[in-house]
Amino acid sequence: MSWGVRTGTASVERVDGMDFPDDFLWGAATAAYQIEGSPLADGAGASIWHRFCHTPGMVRDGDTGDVACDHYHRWPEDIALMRRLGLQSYRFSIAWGRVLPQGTGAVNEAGLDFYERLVDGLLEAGIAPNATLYHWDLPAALDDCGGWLNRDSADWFAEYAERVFRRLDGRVKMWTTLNEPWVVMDGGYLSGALAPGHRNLYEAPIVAHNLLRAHGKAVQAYRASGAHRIGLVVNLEPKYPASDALQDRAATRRAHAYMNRHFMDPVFRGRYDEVLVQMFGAAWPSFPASDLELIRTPIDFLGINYYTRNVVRDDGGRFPLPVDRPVQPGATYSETGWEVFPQGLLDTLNWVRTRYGNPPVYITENGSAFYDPPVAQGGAVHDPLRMHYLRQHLRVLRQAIADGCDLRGYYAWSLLDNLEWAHGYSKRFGLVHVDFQNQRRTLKDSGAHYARVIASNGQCL
Ligand SMILES: N=[N+]=NCCCCNC(=O)[C@@H]1[C@H]2[C@H](O)[C@@H](O)[C@H](O)[C@@H](CO)[C@@H]12
Repeated sequence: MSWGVRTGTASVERVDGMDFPDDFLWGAATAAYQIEGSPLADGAGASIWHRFCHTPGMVRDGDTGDVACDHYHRWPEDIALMRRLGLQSYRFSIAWGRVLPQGTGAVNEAGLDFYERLVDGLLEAGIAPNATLYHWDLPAALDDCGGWLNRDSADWFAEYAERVFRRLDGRVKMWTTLNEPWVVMDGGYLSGALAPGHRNLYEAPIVAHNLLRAHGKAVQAYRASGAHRIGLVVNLEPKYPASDALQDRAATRRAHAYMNRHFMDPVFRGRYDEVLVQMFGAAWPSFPASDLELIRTPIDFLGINYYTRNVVRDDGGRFPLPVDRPVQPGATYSETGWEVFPQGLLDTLNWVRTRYGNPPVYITENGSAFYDPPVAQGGAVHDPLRMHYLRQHLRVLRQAIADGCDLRGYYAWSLLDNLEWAHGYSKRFGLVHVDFQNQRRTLKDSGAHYARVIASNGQCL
């Protein structure tokens, strides 16, 4: 499906009378290294993000995940916040290094104990746990053995997954193998902006392929013992040509292949996009055909993380991504420089519906970083821009359901202000404000609004 040229913010027709299904799942999401703190506590092994943050110059202001939101200790307080929001589900990630400090071999039972306490606390609060096995924090010990560049990484991941399933499956009934393999590949191995900070055209597709193999092996491990559901979370970003000029449309097709079809095609269609293979050329790795059968092991749902769109202008064919993202007149941009474009979420959902056979979909992340004023007298945080972003994107979901998308739920990113990777603590995505000097949590206006949305099952957006 190719998208026509769109400028400005398209208005989305509200579908009157279209309700969310009664069983639509409303949640919020976080990730271990971004909120937990105590990365080495109780026998945990360091991750590549612990190493990256402690490497001078890698993260803004030298920020680290050493404390973060101190969720490792404050999780009961944070579950109380989730109850106050009325969350029906909570998406979190499990830190591999807490469970297997060296990445393979000896299990750190204290690490599993932490997640067991968290899961039991969620269940007690009537909140369905949704656990992500890998949200970017590879054990540093495995990175010393090549990390995702090593074909053995797929087996390492399956071993880790199996240990976690054994302890938590049944109480956790919704599993995700990987969070955003594209970002792991692009940020960690091409741009170098994210851990482990490589910049290598030949490494990137090898990493992407091993991540997909790891996903497939973990799904197969789950099928051997699991009784519930497992899926994959991808970030999808619709690409629109800056003009109808042939070179802009060609650049858009390359950008679409590189970010969107890169992981979706192998998982759902069992083969890579030819445009992608041509883009990498000599850097494209060889691998046995059986890998593609492993990668396409069927999953139960797809998680889509949606933030923004990308208007693409040809910039002379710099590989792989045309880096020219022309500013859109009249558009709103968040603190991360991402255009607010809710129409892109609708286009993405309909693209997945039509190209990949309408799989069950959850929006597993959607949110925005805008500057938040200090906590006002009386403890309010007024964040109108974030509230508007939330409203606009939730409205789109109604239309997507009306269009026939099998949309099952929505997780706001994020429950808490947290460590925004290389941005440090400078970008706030939370529905709940965190004062990192004293760990005080304050519900923002956007959080209070989201609670009303949940309570009305989306009637009042
Ligand atoms: N250019 N550009 N286009 C946008 C590409 C977005 C890629 N980053 C994400 O999706 C990350 C995802 C991550 O799971 C979470 O851990 C991050 O905190 C959020 C916020 O950054 C998002």
